[in-house]
Amino acid sequence: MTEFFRIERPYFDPAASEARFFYSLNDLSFTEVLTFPTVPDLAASESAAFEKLLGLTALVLGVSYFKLRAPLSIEAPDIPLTEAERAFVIDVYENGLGEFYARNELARFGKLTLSAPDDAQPRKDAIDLPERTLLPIGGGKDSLVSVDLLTHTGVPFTPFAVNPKGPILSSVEAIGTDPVYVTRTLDPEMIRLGKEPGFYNGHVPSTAINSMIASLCALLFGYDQIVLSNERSASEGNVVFDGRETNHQYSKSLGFELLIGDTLSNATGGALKYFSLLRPYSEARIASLFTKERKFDSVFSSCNRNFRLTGHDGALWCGVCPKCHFVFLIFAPFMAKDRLLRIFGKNLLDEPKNEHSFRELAGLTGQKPWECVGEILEAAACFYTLSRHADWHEDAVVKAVKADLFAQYGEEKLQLAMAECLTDSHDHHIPPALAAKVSAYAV
Ligand SMILES: CC(=O)N[C@H]1[C@@H](OP(=O)(O)OP(=O)(O)OC[C@H]2O[C@@H](n3ccc(=O)[nH]c3=O)[C@H](O)[C@@H]2O)O[C@H](CO)[C@@H](O)[C@@H]1O[C@H](C)C(=O)N[C@@H](C)C(=O)N[C@@H](CCC(=O)O)C(=O)O
Ligand SMILES: Nc1ncnc2c1ncn2[C@@H]1O[C@H](COP(=O)(O)OP(=O)(O)OP(=O)(O)O)[C@@H](O)[C@H]1O
Repeated sequence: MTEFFRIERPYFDPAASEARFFYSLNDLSFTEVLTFPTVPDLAASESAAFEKLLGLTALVLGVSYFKLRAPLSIEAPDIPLTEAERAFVIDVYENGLGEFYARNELARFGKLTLSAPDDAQPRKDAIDLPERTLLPIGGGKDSLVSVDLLTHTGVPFTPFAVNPKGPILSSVEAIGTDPVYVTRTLDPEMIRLGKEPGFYNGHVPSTAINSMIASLCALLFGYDQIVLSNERSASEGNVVFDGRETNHQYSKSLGFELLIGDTLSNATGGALKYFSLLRPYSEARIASLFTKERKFDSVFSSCNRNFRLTGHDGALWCGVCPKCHFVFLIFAPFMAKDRLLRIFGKNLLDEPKNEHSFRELAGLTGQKPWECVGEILEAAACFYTLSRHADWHEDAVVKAVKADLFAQYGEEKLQLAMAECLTDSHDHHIPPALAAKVSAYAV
């Protein structure tokens, strides 16, 4: 039997504020449900643009079910697509799942087929969206730096999150503005099968998924821009597999931002904007910007262990994962030591058992971890700064890596790398007026 994955036409019930997405994988069927806040204007879901975004959302959310077998054939018989939308969907199923293919050793690049009717009537008329900003909040440093930048440049915004928990809830409470929260219920049978023999499991492009859900909210609740908090370091990949660079954070990359930004804009006749406010910045620069505002210190966390579907165990920072180590490392050059130790509850750079993990982050061994961590050279540059810093140079891990760090990179390269980290890039798609205000504040 030739295996296939079919994405059915999704269904939105405005009275229940609920969207349902239906999938078939060979003889298996799955349903995913999104529950939105009460929709103020039921007509908002009747536009052709909403129908278009709902169809595209069905395609993007499908990756979770597709990955159980990753067949070569994807069918969407009732979801018409333009050529550009087809390219967008293939990008999500190829590059968005790049880590999944690399770790399962599945050769799928360039081999997937997407069968869907042609959309002969691409949208030309802009729909009417008020000038309002939806700001996805991940509970970590990045989106909270965006909060600070928007606040100080006088741009009001509404926090947005999918399945908020732990640090997202506490951060939004500290922001003090009413949020838009969406509940996403994955089909439990998919999660069960993902642990069974005969099925694959692995990473999915969560930012693409959350962004499509945000786009539905933009139309339902009236927002003309979705502002992401994706840093420039997110564009660096992890390993080359099957002839392509694969990237754990692919749907946070600049390339994907452009693709999804165009897709959302075209679907709404140019009404809906999508860009990342933090694209000019390295992770180190974002860490330095975070130090400006203290009110999130005790409520935020960048540790992804908080965001498992089953909830979290209450500890904001696990202290053992690569993401905790990376965030500690990039904060250290910029934040007073006692403040950083209060946030993490301990000194991760003074625990010898963490040395191997820190070496991976700085490119001194192994490969870049499959995690949301910054560039290798950025981590190395932070270590260089710490090796010359009165507060940090005696700490166990800093002392242990210093000789290898200097031998591998050389002092000049490390100095240049730090200067580069602190230089803002012009390769971004922030509207010019906002970009000017933000760069005036973020000195
Ligand atoms: C929280 C987390 O990091 N989870 C990753 C982890 O999954 P785990 O099994 O430990 O727990 P759950 O997240 O609860 O997942 C249970 C199963 O459900 C599958 N699943 C989950 C969400 C979904 O949308 N679709 C699904 O099919 C999942 O595969 C499990 O079988 O390991 C998984 C395998 O590597 C990862 O896929 C989980 O990652 C989540 C989807 C997730 O939301 N991760 C973000 C925190 C994340 O990694 N963000 C990236 C950006 C990625 C991007 O391209 O946008 C980042 O911050 O770098
Ligand atoms: N559950 C969620 N709902 C909506 N948006 C989210 C969610 N989780 C993350 N995001 C958004 O996705 C993007 C990438 O998330 P990421 O985890 O990098 O950001 P963060 O949590 O703000 O910072 P950090 O990298 O320190 O964890 C950000 O714009 C973030 O706001």
